[in-house]
Amino acid sequence: MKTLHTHVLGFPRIGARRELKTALEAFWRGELDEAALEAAGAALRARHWALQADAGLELVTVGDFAFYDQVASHIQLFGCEPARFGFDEAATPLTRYFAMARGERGGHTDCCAHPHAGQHSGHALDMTKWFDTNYHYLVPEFGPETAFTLAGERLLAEVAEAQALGHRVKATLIGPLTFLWLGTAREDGFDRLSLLEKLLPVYTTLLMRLKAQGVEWVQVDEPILGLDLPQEWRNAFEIAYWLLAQSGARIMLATYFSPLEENLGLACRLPVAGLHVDGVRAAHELTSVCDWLALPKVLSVGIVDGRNIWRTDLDAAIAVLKPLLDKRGELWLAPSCSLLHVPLSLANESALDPEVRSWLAFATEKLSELATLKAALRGAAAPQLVEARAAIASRARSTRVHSDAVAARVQALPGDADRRGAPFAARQVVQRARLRLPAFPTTTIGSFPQTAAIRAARAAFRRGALPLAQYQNAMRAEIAHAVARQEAIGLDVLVHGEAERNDMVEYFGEQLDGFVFTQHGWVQSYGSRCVKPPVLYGDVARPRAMTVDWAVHAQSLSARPVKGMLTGPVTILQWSFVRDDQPRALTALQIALAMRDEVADLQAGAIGIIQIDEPALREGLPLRRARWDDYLAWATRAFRITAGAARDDTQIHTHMCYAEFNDILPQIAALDADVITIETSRSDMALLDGFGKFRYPNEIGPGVYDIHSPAVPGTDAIERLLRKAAQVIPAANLWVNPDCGLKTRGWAETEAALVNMVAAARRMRA
Ligand SMILES: Nc1nc2c(c(=O)[nH]1)N[C@@H](CNc1ccc(C(=O)N[C@@H](CCC(=O)N[C@@H](CCC(=O)N[C@@H](CCC(=O)O)C(=O)O)C(=O)O)C(=O)O)cc1)CN2
Ligand code: MET
Ligand SMILES: [Zn+2]
Repeated sequence: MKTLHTHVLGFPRIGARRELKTALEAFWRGELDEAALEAAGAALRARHWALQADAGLELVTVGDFAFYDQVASHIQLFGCEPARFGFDEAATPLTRYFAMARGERGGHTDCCAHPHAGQHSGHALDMTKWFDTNYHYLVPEFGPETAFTLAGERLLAEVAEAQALGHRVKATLIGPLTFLWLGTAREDGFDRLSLLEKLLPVYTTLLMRLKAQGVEWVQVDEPILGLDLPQEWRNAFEIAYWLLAQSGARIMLATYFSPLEENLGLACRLPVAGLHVDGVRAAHELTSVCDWLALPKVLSVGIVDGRNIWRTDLDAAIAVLKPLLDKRGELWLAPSCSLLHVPLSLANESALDPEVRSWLAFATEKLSELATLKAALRGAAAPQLVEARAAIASRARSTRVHSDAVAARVQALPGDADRRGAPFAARQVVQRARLRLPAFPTTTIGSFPQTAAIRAARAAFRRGALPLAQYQNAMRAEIAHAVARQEAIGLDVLVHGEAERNDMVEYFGEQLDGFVFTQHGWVQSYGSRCVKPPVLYGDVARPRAMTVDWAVHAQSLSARPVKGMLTGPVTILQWSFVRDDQPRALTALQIALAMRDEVADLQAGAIGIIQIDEPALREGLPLRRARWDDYLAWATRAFRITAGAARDDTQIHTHMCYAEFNDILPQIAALDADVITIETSRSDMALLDGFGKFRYPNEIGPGVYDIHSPAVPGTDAIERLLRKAAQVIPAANLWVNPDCGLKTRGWAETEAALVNMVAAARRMRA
């Protein structure tokens, strides 16, 4: 008799109507007490476990819920809150949790997810990308003094909660090595791995407690097994898991996002009861894993894509799974990774194009796919299989996916489409003659505060309560307001402020052919902040200009140059759900061509400076270094094709707000943007050193203040950073700007900060 089980590695927690966001923000405003927030969390967990049980999952997953972030929850679970917070006895766990997440003053409401290090001892934990996703986790801080204790009872309480609801439980934990890997050393030279010895006993105690509480399996996530690991870290796995095995708990070791490659043998050898592998991104490894993973260890196959929203081709999945099942006699079926990265359900997507909708599966629909696969593999009748087959066939033969015009354009693309006319040095001369900017020109990154009034107007427009013309007038008034305030502040290069954009990526997705967008397809980005990634299903084309009217309106209001503002092809690709039926490189190229036309139209509209944001260029880097070159080649080419429509006297800016540029400086230089603005204030300009050493040839605007904090930077502090920057970058190439856009800030602090920024630039000129 063959054994088949279905499970999930994790489930979305924000709620169908973003109930968690609503509750959290009300709590932070002081309108909800702890008990009410806890009740909101419990209600969401109960609902999400019920969905799992209803889909026939024998074990529900407990431990994937978090009020802000699962890594932060582990910091509390293991009692390693950084001492710098100086928490006193009276602080409740929840108060301490949100202090770590948002800073003691609670200002972490950023757009680009970075902290305000060095400002005060209670500043929030650093936030950074979770592997190659758009989810951000809070970075644990480790030092020689770090101690671990089993401090949090929350996980054990949630287990009891699920059991009381009648569920059998699989608990989930981040593994000890991944937890240490994700952290940062408080001081240079400290080796996080040296903490393993202190950490393991706490894991063992926890595993024993979970077992005693009747938890049948514990899923322990070690996604770092898909990275290029230093040898010491690889070695540590054997010792660590040998020790954890002494707990007697049944461990399902979970890997995802990346092939195991040289760690495949190691992962299969570890003394655990089961191994989960990513059957989507590491499909080619399934046969080896099946051979290497000795029975009676359980193999869990992540056969349903947890990172994308397409229906699974169930026939293809069955063809993969059947031989594995025949060989092993037992198989667990799961999504490839936690479903945190996809929206909750299609159920409320009434406005979605019905044909495209039939091609999709969000988290809840993925649960049904698992059930159908299980039934089909057991040889039971699976009527859903028929419907699924029809949807897959409809997508495969749809004429809407392919456009001859787009294909022809890609085909006919000249080899030099990714080249500007003249080299940078020559462009710089004509741009300076045209723009006549002072030294240390001041500018901002694009967005100004997205006020409650702006969002309310857009919500009313969407509801049908505000006619299009009135909505557009309201946005034009917001733009006029932003332009007037920038002139008053004395900025040199203005922006229109992006009032009309719900999100920098969704906004373009809504206007391009080849995309559909959801009404409720929210995915958590960090804390209570969510994005609604557009769905890119077909060939991309631009039916009409998207930003020109707004930009021209803004430019008509000022004699100073107004920057046109676009999102680059790599970021649109990276922050959308994209088609899986052609290489990402080709999809990026199609987006690049559409955005290229927008560059041309802005230029024709007399916009002299155009910024093409690429904050996700770094995030898109493959997790394995061996794949970097290929990615960087097509990604940077896509950017250059977009920018390539610009004349020599049109100044192209780009913006990136995530750190660790040093690995890819040659490729950043190869973008050949005339000006790049980057986030540097948090690192006290240290990030700029790489650009200096590399002799970065073009102009640079290193961010001079952190936009994630409402704190207003002083003129002296800004001037100090500028002087520091001028030591590594030729002063003639320096711009003055904040770290990132200002959409999550309020006007009062924005205005005060920019006034000081302009003052600092004037001092530099003098
Ligand atoms: N896609 C993307 N990824 C990114 C970033 C980014 O800017 N975009 N920045 C980095 C950090 N990530 C971030 C992700 C989200 C937000 C953010 O602020 N999200 C907003 C939603 C933005 C949005 O889509 N707004 C819509 C919908 C707003 C909304 O919720 N409206 C209410 C009604 C509001 C009202 O009546 O006042 C509703 O529909 O219920 C709009 O403005 O139109 C939020 O969660 O609150 C910020 C940073 C990295 N990744
Ligand atoms: N132009 C965008 C803005 O200012 C760039 C944001 S990068 C995440 O908001
Ligand atoms: Zn940014």
